[in-house]
Order: sequence, then C-alpha cells, then structure tokens
Amino acid sequence: MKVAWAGSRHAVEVADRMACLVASDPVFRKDTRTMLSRKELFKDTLKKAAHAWKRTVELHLTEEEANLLRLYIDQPGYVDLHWVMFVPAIKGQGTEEQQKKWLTMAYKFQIIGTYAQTELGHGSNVQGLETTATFDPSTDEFIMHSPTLTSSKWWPGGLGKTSTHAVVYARLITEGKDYGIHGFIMQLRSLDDHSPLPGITIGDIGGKFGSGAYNSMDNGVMRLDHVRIPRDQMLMRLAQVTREGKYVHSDVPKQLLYGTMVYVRQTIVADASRALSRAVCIAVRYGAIRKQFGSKAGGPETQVLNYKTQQSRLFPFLASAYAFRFVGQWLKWLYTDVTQKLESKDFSTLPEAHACTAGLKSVTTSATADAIEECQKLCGGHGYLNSSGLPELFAVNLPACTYEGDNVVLLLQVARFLMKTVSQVASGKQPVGTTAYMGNIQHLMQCKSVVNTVEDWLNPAAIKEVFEARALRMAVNCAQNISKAPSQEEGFSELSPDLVEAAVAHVQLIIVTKFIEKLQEDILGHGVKEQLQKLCGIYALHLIHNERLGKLYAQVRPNAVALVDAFDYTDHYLGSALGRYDGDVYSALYKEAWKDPLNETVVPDGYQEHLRPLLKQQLKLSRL
Ligand SMILES: CCCCCCCC/C=C\CCCCCCCC(=O)SCCNC(=O)CCNC(=O)[C@H](O)C(C)(C)COP(=O)(O)OP(=O)(O)OC[C@H]1O[C@@H](n2cnc3c(N)ncnc32)[C@H](O)[C@@H]1OP(=O)(O)O
Ligand SMILES: Cc1cc2nc3c(=O)[nH]c(=O)nc-3n(C[C@H](O)[C@H](O)[C@H](O)COP(=O)(O)OP(=O)(O)OC[C@H]3O[C@@H](n4cnc5c(N)ncnc54)[C@H](O)[C@@H]3O)c2cc1C
Repeated sequence: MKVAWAGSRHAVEVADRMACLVASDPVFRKDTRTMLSRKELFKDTLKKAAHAWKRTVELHLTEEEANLLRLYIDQPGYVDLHWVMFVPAIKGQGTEEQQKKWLTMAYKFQIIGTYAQTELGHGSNVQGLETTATFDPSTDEFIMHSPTLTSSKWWPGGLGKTSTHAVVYARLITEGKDYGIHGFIMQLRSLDDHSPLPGITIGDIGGKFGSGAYNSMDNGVMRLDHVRIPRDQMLMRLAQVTREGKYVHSDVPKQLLYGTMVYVRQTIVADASRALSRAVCIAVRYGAIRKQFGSKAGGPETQVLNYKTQQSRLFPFLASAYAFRFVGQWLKWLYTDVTQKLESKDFSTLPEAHACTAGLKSVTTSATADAIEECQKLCGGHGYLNSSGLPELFAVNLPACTYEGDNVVLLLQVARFLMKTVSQVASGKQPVGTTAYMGNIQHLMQCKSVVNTVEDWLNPAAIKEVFEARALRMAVNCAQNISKAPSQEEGFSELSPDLVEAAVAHVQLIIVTKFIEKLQEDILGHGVKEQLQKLCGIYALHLIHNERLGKLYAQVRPNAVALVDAFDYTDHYLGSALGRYDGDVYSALYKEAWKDPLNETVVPDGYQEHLRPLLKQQLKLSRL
C-alpha cells in the first residue's frame, strides 16, 4: 500500500530517506514550535532554511530529494515562495536570456525571490491591481509606483523580512496607454546589508491565525515610490516593450500570464492530500488506542474506532485522502502534458488545464480544512491540545482555501468553462478530456440508475454513470436557466450558487473517475487492490448515498490502522502525541505538557502581582 500511495518503490525509498534525515537532525526539531514568540519562530525558520540548504549542498541532493527535505521540515517559510512561485514565474514568463541571468542566481540562492501580485485592495480580481510600471524612453527604464494606499503589495510570502527580489505584477503603461497587468523582476533589498533599496517601504503584515503555524512566514507589505528598473527586467516572453516604447504582443495567449498560478494550484492538490492524510493518520491511530465505555459490565472497554458513528465520520476522510492523492498524481501528469504542448505552440488544452487545476485545488482544500477540524473533534479533548498536532495542521492548511485563488472564485471559473462546453455540445461539437462525458448528453439526461442492490453500488461503471448524470444534469439545468435571464452576465450572477454546486459535481466526477482508473492499473501486493476498491466505493458513495455505507465501513475497520501506516509518516513529521506510531499516547501527552513555558516555574509569573492580592482580599471577605 505504501507503494500505491507514494506512486512507486523509488518514491517510497526517497521519501523515507529524506524524512529520516530530517527527523534525526536536532536543528529540525519542532515540538516546542507553538510556544515560541513570533520573533523566535521567525528566526528558527531562518535557521532551518539555511541548515536545509547547507545539507542540500553537502549531500549533493537531487531536486527531488531537496523538495522532499523541505517538505518534511514542515515549516512554511520564504523558501516555499522562492522555489514554488518565483522560479516558476521566471521560467514561464521570462525569455531564455532572462531565465539564464536570473535563474542562475536563484538556483544558487544568491538571490531570494517572491511573487508579489496581491495588493491591499485586490486579490481575486487580478485585472484590478493598481501598481504601475510606466516606461520612460529617455532612460530606457520602467518607473514602478504605488499610486494609492490600496495599491500596496500585501500578502506575498517572504516579502516582509527576507526576499531580496520579487516578480512584481503591475499595470504596464507606455506611450500614454495602459496595457494591463504584466510581470517585472525587481530587486528589493541590498545584497550587502539587506536594507530596502531607495523608494521601497517594506514590512511584515502581522500575526496570523493560530500559534506556530503560518506565523513562521513573513508575509509582507510593500510600497513603491517611483522606483526605476531597467527595461529588460520586464518579463518579456508574452509581450515586449521596444527601446522606443512600442508595445508588442507575442503570438502566445495572454492567459499564460496566469501560468504560475496554474502550476502552483496543481501542487496544492498534492499538499491537500498530504495534510488530510496526516489528520486521518492521527485520528485513526488514536482511535485504536483510546477506549471509552465497556461493552458489557466488567468487560474490556471499547476502542473508539469501533463505534459506528466514529467510522461514519472518519472513514470518508480516509477514503478522501487516497482519492485526492491519486487525482493529484494524475493532475501532475496533466500539467506536464499541457506544458509540453505549450512548448510546441499547441494552446488547445489550456482552458481545460485551468478548469481542472482551479476546480481540484478548490474542492480538495475545502474538504481538507473541514476534515482536519472534524478530526480534532474525533480525538475528543486531547485533539484540542497543540501536542495533538491538529491545531497547527488546521491553521497551516486553512489559508489554502484562499491563497492561490479563493475557492469560490475558482469554482466560478470552472462553471464558466462548463457553460461554454454545454453550449458547444448544443452546437454539435464533441467535447474531449474531462468533459468528454458531456457528449453523451442524450443518454445521461434520461438514464435511470441501474442500481438495484447494495452490491450494485460498488460497480465502478454504475458509480461513474451516476456521477456523470449528476454533473451533466446540474450543468445543463444552469445553462437553461441562464438562457432565460435578460443577459448572459445577469443570469450567471443570479445563478452563481447553483453554478458553484454544478462545478463541485463536475470536479467530484473527475476525482471518482481517476480513482476508478487507478484501480484498473496493475497494483502489486496481496489485498491492496481490494482495500482500494472499498475506499473508492466509500469516497464515491459518501458524496451521494450516506445510508448504505455501514457495511463497507465494517470491512475497512480491520485494516484502518494499516491504511494510515501506508502514508509512511515519521513521528517527527506527524508531530502528534496522539498519532504516534507506537501508540504510547498517554505518556507522550504527559511529557509534552511539561514542555510548556507555563510549567517553567511551579508558582506562575503574575502570582505576586495579581493572584495573591485577589486571594488575600477573598480571605479578608471570608473573615467578615
Ligand atoms: C507546517 C506545514 C508546512 C507545509 C508546507 C507548505 C508547503 C508549501 C507549498 C506551497 C506554498 C504555496 C504558498 C502559497 C502561496 C500563495 C501565493 C498566492 O496566493 S499568489 C496570488 C494568487 N492569486 C490568485 O490566485 C488570484 C485569483 N484570481 C485569478 O486567478 C483571476 O484573476 C481570475 C481567474 C479569477 C479572473 O481572471 P480575469 O480577471 O482575467 O477574468 P476572466 O474573464 O474570468 O478570465 C479571462 C480568461 O482567462 C481564463 N483564465 C483565467 N485564469 C486562467 C489561468 N490561470 N490559466 C488559463 N486561463 C485562465 C478564463 O477562463 C477566461 O477565459 P475565456 O476568456 O473565458 O476563454
Ligand atoms: C496565507 C496567505 C498567503 C498568501 N501568499 C501570497 C503570495 O505569496 N503572493 C501573493 O501575491 N498573494 C498571496 N496571498 C493572497 C491571496 O492570493 C489572496 O488572498 C487570494 O487570491 C484571495 O483574494 P482576496 O484576499 O482579495 O479575497 P476577496 O476576493 O476579497 O474575497 C473575499 C470574499 O469575496 C468573495 N468573492 C470575491 N470575488 C467574487 C466573485 N467574483 N464572485 C463571488 N464571490 C466573490 C470570495 O469568495 C470571498 O468570500 C496570500 C494569502 C494568504 C491568506
């Protein structure tokens, strides 16, 4: 099962090696992270990132190994933005010459970069950004400027205190005309003493949800006061400004400006499956240890994992973790395929790639945030302790519903794509890829489910048809209602809640389909495929048919712990007293409690000042 989860034997081996490297290095300790002040936590992040880089160089780690090392360190920081956004933005939007110049420095960490798009006033509406880049032909430079308070860059990770450079998104103005949003490489801080360059005001935007968690990241604010940069620091793969100031657009679609976001959304699906699997791992393992109430008087107490209510809340998450993992692996393939097509100037699959990455990012991160919260409840009181690992896991993954595109905004993008596809089908065009099912419109609009018995629900063809019919009927229903509105735009706006639901149904169909396709592959190991078939059934059916699932849950229960062991997480990475591999939960919880700074003294700070006078006063009152 570890191989099925990781994707290959090689993937299991590398992940194991990197996880153990991190777990055995004292610099990467994280058990007291939630007790650090913001300043201490930030410094700890700098230390870990520098140490990770040192180890990467010393051990000559490959890119795959270095990425895993960063993942298992498990502490958000500026390096994430550098590798996940800054480098890909230059790769996707820079010319070959620009890539050579900037990536050479970025790959050696001679510069640290971030992705500065969002502003105080606009995040979702990228076309509404206000920062300006005005070309000055007299000096062959762009003047980068924040004209209003709301144009302040706001949120970019690593911007606050660390980044030396950024890809900054700004409105390109030349020859008096506004050509809209484009990307520019800017140096922000001196490479000698790290002070901001003239005209740049920069800082951290402040503490965030939860303790520890995302507070390790210096999300930043930046204002630009007529800062000049050379013309060749505009990213010029999609469009160029000539020496004379002429704007020239390349023959590539302008949506490629959003390409970095497509790339990152795809990686976020993998992050979501990982976060969900960690929460499930903690809740399942703990559920096997925690006992509450006896079955008969004097008999042994019941493992809480044996309660049917516990199973019906928890096993859909276990199934979702596997479902998201497999769809994430497929999405990575889709992204690679689209990138290869783009390189040979075939842009036909771009809209589908956008819809798939946006939709899957949205559905998987929303489900993951909800599930982590529920896992906390599934662990009872102990789940609420920081030492369970769940509060931090929740706080770190909650913003994934917002960053890289608000989840509702992204689902509306999927809905727009679906409405276009429905109208193309109506005019006789055969849809392809993940919308191919819409071509089967005659049948799917009328068909009745072939399901008669409980067992029929486990037939993959039946499940798939149910999901196809549901998604198509919801999309067609929306399209029909939009066509009755005074205008397309008004109809879309009025029906947006229904459109979001239709988009979710389409995305869930993709997830179910990819799980079913995974089961058609050769899967090694005795009983592994059978377990995955049960999980696939649970994932699909819990979305539509909750009542009949009890039997499947009972079949999964004997292997539940093994199914989370297959995620192959070290105790260090899981970071949870409740989810420990050895099950020694109570001594771990007890030991963790003593690490709290409040326990440094027996009598707390503040006793003399506040507690004692209060108690003395009560003493006086009682004497009265
Ligand atoms: C302790 C644990 C440790 C864990 C470790 C952590 C691991 C770290 C891993 C990872 C780190 C990641 C850290 C996170 C970092 C976060 C970074 C950010 O947040 S960066 C900002 C993102 N900002 C957004 O995403 C804005 C969202 N808004 C948009 O994307 C757009 O503005 C949008 C789509 C909402 C509207 O776009 P329009 O204003 O141009 O309007 P329209 O008309 O809708 O679109 C025009 C056309 O372009 C297409 N389009 C839109 N987006 C596209 C795209 N991306 N690709 C292709 N086409 C696209 C559309 O389909 C439409 O096409 P037609 O004209 O209908 O054919
Ligand atoms: C932890 C974190 C890290 C981040 N890192 C970066 C970074 O490195 N670089 C960067 O540039 N940005 C970053 N961001 C910013 C992030 O990308 C934006 O917050 C995100 O795109 C959402 O935009 P917004 O904040 O403007 O939300 P808004 O768009 O203001 O959303 C507010 C509400 O309005 C709703 N809404 C908005 N538009 C519509 C619509 N058309 N129809 C229906 N409902 C709508 C949304 O659903 C939401 O409920 C980060 C954000 C966070 C939280």
